[in-house]
Amino acid sequence: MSDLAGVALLEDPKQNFGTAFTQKEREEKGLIGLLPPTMEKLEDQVKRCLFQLSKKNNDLEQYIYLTQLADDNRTLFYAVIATDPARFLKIVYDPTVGTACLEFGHIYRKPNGMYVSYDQRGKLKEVLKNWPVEDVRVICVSTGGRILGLGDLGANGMGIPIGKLQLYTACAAVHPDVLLPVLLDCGTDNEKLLADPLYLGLKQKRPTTDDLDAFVQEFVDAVLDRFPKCCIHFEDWKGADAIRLLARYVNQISCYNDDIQGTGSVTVAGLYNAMKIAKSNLKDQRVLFLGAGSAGIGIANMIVSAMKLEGLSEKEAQARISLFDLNGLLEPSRKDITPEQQKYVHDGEKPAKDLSEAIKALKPTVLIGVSTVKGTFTQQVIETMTQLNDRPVIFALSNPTDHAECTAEEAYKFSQGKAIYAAGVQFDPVDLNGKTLVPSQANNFYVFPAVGMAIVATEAKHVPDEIFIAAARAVADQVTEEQLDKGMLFPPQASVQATSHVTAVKSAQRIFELGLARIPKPDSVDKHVTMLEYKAEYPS
Ligand SMILES: NC(=O)C1=CN([C@@H]2O[C@H](COP(=O)(O)OP(=O)(O)OC[C@H]3O[C@@H](n4cnc5c(N)ncnc54)[C@H](O)[C@@H]3O)[C@@H](O)[C@H]2O)C=CC1
Ligand SMILES: CC(=O)C(=O)O
Ligand SMILES: [Mg+2]
Repeated sequence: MSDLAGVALLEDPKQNFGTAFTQKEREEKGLIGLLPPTMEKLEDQVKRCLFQLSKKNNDLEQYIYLTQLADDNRTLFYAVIATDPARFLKIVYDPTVGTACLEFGHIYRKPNGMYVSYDQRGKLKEVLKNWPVEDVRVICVSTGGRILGLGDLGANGMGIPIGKLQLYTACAAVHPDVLLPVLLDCGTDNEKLLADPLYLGLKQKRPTTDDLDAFVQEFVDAVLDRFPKCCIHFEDWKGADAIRLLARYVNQISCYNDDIQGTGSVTVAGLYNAMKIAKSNLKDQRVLFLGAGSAGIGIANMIVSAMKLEGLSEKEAQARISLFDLNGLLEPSRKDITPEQQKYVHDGEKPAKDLSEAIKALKPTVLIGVSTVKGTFTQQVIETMTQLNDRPVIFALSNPTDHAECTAEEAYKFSQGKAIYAAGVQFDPVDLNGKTLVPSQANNFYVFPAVGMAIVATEAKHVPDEIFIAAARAVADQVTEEQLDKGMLFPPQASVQATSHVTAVKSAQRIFELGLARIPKPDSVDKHVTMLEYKAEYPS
């Protein structure tokens, strides 16, 4: 039982049970008179929270309420989310977390993690000592450099590490004590935020790439010093920083980048099932991306890995993928191609500035939007894909909702219901010609919480793409024939906890197979993961 007593106990979100403290606990812990006399169960408290949530006028208000609840009583917070994951994922996470990040300095209540800022460089080991937990196993860290499709939000980006790690627990039951959200505050180039008197981050422009990299190196060293078993999960960095730093660290330390590897994994999972619906094979697809940043490159690389498993050589797989960005098709005459993009630039390709023209020339079967820009999959783009394919695969993955390249309604309407469609957010079903079409949500939340659990359960020393391929397969294989018949590419969100458990076990098994675990393999990986799972319950 807790060492805390009285008001201090009620103010500790990990140990506060509020009205659920028993008479005995109230007497022993000096709580008599500090609580109303009625003693409740967790279920009663959940009912009250759901009632209070029903009175909130909009999703941001619900987000603020739930944030406050997590600060008051952590068990109750996770118990409320567990009542209806499909309803609450979109509140604590994408898309509402996007609105929360835009408003972060205005709605801020408590830090809920660490703010490691550029002006503390040279002292980061000291700074990390201030975190009260000794054995942190995953840090989710962002610079706020590219928050969803909202651009540079600086320290306002802290909503993302907080929300991502809440999903580790809500989806994959990773114990919240071992998770630490970090905002690596290197300033911001967002003038609106710099001028906002309520902005909470460093009020300065971002450093040069070399200075950023030196700061990141100091951060990595400090993390390893303070938390030797910790995995660093990079999230929502500026695309070029994300790609460069993952390449530097992926084989060096325990780390992964969710926008690159997690997004690659969930997209491959969606494609595996799209192939079942289209009655085709991944290795036979031609894939065109709109957007060639961290998500585009991450997905392209993961598709190459998946195509290789179906028998193609690396070169053959790369030849099936093309990228189109702000400056048009990535082709040989372009002078701004980065090394990571180069393998998707093919001899003989001609410049193209118009996406529909590029589609006519390249004849893709799969079109993936990771451009951050709403409306870029125009009627003409969707119609061209539909003229070329019986079942065009169209994934509009940019977040939040009003950044999706096209809505579900547009995809179905302009393809006469033929598109196999997924978006980064959950769009509502669409009625078309007497049929109800159910769009899928291709969002990395199907993968990163489960991989996070696998990392914690195995103490993985590295987190290479092979683990994310195993996770993709695990997610895809959990969609039943019946669900595929309805057009569902992913398992239902209502059962995200069960899905994440299976995905975590398969990912952990792969970590053991690859020899990347820092613990001996248990007799049953499933039981080992189950034993680690956090339960949103009060101790009996
Ligand atoms: N559904 C999911 O699970 C995920 C979705 N995403 C989304 O993907 C988007 C991109 O993320 P990153 O690749 O990390 O960003 P990034 O900034 O690294 O890349 C953006 C790319 O889009 C291109 N672009 C920008 N405007 C364009 C336009 N008008 N037309 C064509 N291309 C354009 C840029 O040239 C760049 O290549 C974001 O909106 C993010 O929310 C990212 C990760 C996961
Ligand atoms: C979902 C996600 O990670 C993103 O949009 O950046
Ligand atoms: Mg992200």
